Amino acid sequence: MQLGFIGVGGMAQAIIKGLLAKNELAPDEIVVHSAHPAHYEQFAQATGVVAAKTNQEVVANSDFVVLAVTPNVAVDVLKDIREDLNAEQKTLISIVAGLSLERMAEVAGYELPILRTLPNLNVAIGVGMTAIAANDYLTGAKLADAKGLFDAIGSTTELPEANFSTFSALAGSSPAYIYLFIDALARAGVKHGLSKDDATKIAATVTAGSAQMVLQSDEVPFALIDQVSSPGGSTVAGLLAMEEAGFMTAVVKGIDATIERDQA
Ligand SMILES: NC(=O)C1=CN([C@@H]2O[C@H](COP(=O)(O)OP(=O)(O)OC[C@H]3O[C@@H](n4cnc5c(N)ncnc54)[C@H](O)[C@@H]3O)[C@@H](O)[C@H]2O)C=CC1
Ligand SMILES: O=C(O)[C@@H]1CCC=N1
Repeated sequence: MQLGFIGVGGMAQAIIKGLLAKNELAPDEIVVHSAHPAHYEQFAQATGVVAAKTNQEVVANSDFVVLAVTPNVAVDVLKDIREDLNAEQKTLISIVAGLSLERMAEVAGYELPILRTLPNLNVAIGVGMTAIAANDYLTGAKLADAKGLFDAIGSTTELPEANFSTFSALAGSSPAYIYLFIDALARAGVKHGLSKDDATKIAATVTAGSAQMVLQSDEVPFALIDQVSSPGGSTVAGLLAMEEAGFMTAVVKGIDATIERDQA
C-alpha cells in the first residue's frame, strides 16, 4: 500500500511513527508533504519516508491520502487536491476534528470514498484509540485496508458521527489531560522530596496500572476506589481533599469546554 500524508504535524508524525514501529508499512510506502518544510523534511530524513514537493505529488504517489492539516485550512486543501483524488480514484482518510463526511463529500463534489477518523497521540506507540466512520462510497477491501492502518496502531471503534465531538474530547484531547494529571501527581511527589524523574516514572506507572485494572476488572471504578480506601485511612482523607478542591467538577467542565470548542 502507498500511504500519503498532507500535513506532517504532531498527529501525522505520531501515526507514521506507530505504523513504522509496527512494521505495518515500510518507510518507502509513505509519502509526505506539508506547508512548512521544517515539519517534514527533517522528519522524512530521520524516518526514511518519502518527501514530496507538493500536495498533488502526495496524491499521485498514494493509494490512500491522509488529510492531516489543521481544521482551519482543511477545506481549502481538499479543494486543492480534489481533482487529483478524482482522476486517480484515490481514497481519502481524514483525521481533521470537526469536519464531517457530508462536508468533505460536498467539497469534493463527486463520490469520493472517505474514512473519517479521530485518532489520539498514543498511536505513536501502538496503543492509540481511534474512532472511525466511513461514507457509502468506501466499502470492501479499501475500507478494510483503511481501518486496518488504525487497528495496527491501537484500538478502533466505529462511531456515529454525531458522537465524534464527545469522542474527540474523551479520547483525542484526553491524553493531554491525563499527562497533566501525571505531571500534577509527580509535582506533588517533588513537593515532598522525590526527584522529578523518579516521581514522573512512579506516577506514570501507577496511572497505566490503574487503567489496566479498570479494563481487566469486573468492578466499576468507584468500587475499586473503595478497595483502595482503608477505613479511617490516608486515601479517603486525600479523596475528600481532592473533591473539596473540585476534582470531578474540574474534569467534567474541561470535557464540556473541549466539546463546545470542537463544535464551534
Ligand atoms: N494532535 C492531536 O492529538 C490530534 C489532532 N487531530 C487532528 O489532526 C490535524 C492535525 O493536527 P496537529 O498535527 O495537531 O496539527 P499541527 O499544527 O501539528 O500540524 C498541521 C500540519 O498541517 C500542515 N499544513 C498547514 N497548511 C497546509 C497546506 N495548505 N498544505 C499542506 N500542509 C499544510 C502544517 O505544515 C503542519 O505540518 C487537525 O485537523 C486535528 O484536528 C485529531 C486527533 C488528535
Ligand atoms: O486539540 C485539538 O483540536 C485536536 C483534536 C483532538 C486532539 N487534538
